[in-house]
Amino acid sequence: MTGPVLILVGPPGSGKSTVGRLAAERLGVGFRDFDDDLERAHGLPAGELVVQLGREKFQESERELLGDLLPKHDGVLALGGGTPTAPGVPELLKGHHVVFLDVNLDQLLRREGLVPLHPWLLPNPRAHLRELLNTRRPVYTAVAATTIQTSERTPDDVLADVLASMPAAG
Ligand SMILES: Nc1ncnc2c1ncn2[C@@H]1O[C@H](COP(=O)(O)OP(=O)(O)O)[C@@H](O)[C@H]1O
Ligand SMILES: O=C(O)C1=C[C@@H](OP(=O)(O)O)[C@@H](O)[C@H](O)C1
Ligand SMILES: [Mg+2]
Repeated sequence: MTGPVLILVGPPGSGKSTVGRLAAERLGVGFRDFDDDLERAHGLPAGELVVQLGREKFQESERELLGDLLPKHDGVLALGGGTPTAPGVPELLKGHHVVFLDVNLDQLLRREGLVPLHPWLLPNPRAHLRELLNTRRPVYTAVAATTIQTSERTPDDVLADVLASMPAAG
C-alpha cells in the first residue's frame, strides 16, 4: 500500500509531533504534522479551529484532508490527537503502520502548556483530559498495530520502540 511509512496517534501531549520528527530523521524520510495541514487549510491553529468550527465540522475537515493526504505522503505522519475519532478515519487508516503513543494523566498535565494550545480543554482541563483518555484509548488501540508507553520515558526511548515496531523493509 502507498502512503506514510508510519502514522502516529495518541492523546494531545503524548509526543506524536516530537517523536514523529525524530523518526523521520532517523528513517531519512519526510515528516508531516497533520495539525499543520489543518492550519494551512483553514488559516487557524488546530486548537482554535475546534472552537471556531465545533467538533463535528472540525472532524469532517480532518477526514477530508486526511483522505487527500494519505496517498500523497510517503514519510512519517503525526496525526492530531482527535483525528482517529473522526467518523470515517479508522477506515482510512486500515492497512497503514499505525503506532499509538500512550501517556498517563499526570505526565500529560506536566508536559505541555495545555490550555493555550488547546482552548477546547476549558473550563476544566484535568477532568476533560481524564475523560478524553478513557474514551479514546480503545479507539487508538483499535487503529494501531502497536502501543508504546511514553510516561516517564524520554523521546529517544520512545523513538527506539517506534523504530523497532517498523515492519522489515522489502
Ligand atoms: N517522552 C517525552 N517526555 C517528556 N516530554 C515530552 C515527551 N514527548 C514529548 N514531550 C513534550 O511534550 C510536549 C508535547 O509534545 P508533542 O510532541 O507536541 O505532542 P503531541 O504532538 O502528541 O500533542 C512538548 O513540549 C514536548 O517537548
Ligand atoms: O486531541 C484533540 O482533539 C486535538 C489535538 C490537537 O493535536 P495534538 O494531539 O497534536 O496536540 C489538535 O489536532 C486539536 O487541538 C484537537
Ligand atoms: Mg502534535
